Amino acid sequence: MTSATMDPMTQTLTEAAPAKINLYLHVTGKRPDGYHLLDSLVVFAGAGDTLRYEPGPEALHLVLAGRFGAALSDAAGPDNLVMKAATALEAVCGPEARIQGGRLVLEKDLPVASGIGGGSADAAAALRLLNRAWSAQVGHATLLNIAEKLGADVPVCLASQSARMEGIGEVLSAAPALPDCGMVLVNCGQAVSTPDVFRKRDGAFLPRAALPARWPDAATMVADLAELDNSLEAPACVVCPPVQTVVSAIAALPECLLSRMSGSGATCFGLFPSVWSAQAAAARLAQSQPGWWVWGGGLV
Ligand SMILES: C[C@](O)(CO)[C@H](O)COP(=O)(O)OP(=O)(O)OC[C@H]1O[C@@H](n2ccc(N)nc2=O)[C@H](O)[C@@H]1O
Ligand SMILES: Nc1ncnc2c1ncn2[C@@H]1O[C@H](COP(=O)(O)OP(=O)(O)OP(=O)(O)O)[C@@H](O)[C@H]1O
Repeated sequence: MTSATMDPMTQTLTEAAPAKINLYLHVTGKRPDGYHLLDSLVVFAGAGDTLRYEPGPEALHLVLAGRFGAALSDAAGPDNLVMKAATALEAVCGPEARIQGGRLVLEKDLPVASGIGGGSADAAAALRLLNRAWSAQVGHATLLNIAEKLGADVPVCLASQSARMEGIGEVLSAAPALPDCGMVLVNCGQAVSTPDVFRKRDGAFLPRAALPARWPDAATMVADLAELDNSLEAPACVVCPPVQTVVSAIAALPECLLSRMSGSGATCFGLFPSVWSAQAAAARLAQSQPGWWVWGGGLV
């Protein structure tokens, strides 16, 4: 390969934007500004969107593609989290950065407004991608600072590695070492608004969970997770009743170890003893529920 094709200013660059899954999510309190304090174990699945950058002379713009691109077709403008991330990054770049225009192509393969942080993952992917493409060399702390302002889920999506998430999403620490396991993701097709679900939540706050440093196997992890909860699952069922049907359908699949909703919904996940058993279960469910979005595979 010649040095010209290696130049990030001319090269097409691609970044994965993996789905974020909350294995448990405890709302532990509420801040005076209305934001909720959380304790959550976040992992990333093999499912995700893909962001591609094709540098060019035209002003930077976004093109939407993929299965769910049409669901966002009104949102390819400056309000899209990808473009917000690009604008915020440009604002902090030093004079040595080589800011360039061109096309960002978002392959939107995750359902929109679905509790698996698609928009947050896209924003984080845009920060990583353009920081590289523009040779901006903005440090991790500055990227994190931008991420926090873009949304509560964007900081954890920046590294896209499993993490414990606290505060309103900005306090990140190491997750327990995870065992090999498989995951199924299922969405019934109804978009769910995160603020609506937080607003519907009532009842007691849940405590911060006690987690081990590692889980030796999937059965041990599931035994611990079964003692924990997603505080937003009950309010999400009010906003979107099919969530309960989806959780039950996943739980009924062969070898399913645990079934629960992710984030503010409506996507639900199942944990399985292996990637293979998750893929087999997903294929079975996709056949019986052709209207649902179903994915099976492993964690990142
Ligand atoms: C539910 C989670 O997905 C769990 O990972 C996140 O906390 C939500 O992250 P997000 O979608 O990036 O959320 P944001 O876009 O920052 O906030 C959307 C809205 O959700 C509510 N919100 C969000 C995060 C939080 N810790 N407390 C809240 O009350 C607020 O009403 C806020 O206006
Ligand atoms: N690139 C994007 N992808 C998805 N949604 C976006 C994007 N940019 C802006 N949005 C808007 O953000 C809102 C939330 O979308 P997203 O898919 O991130 O929700 P979510 O999966 O519920 O996220 P979370 O789990 O972080 O609450 C949508 O209503 C959508 O219109």
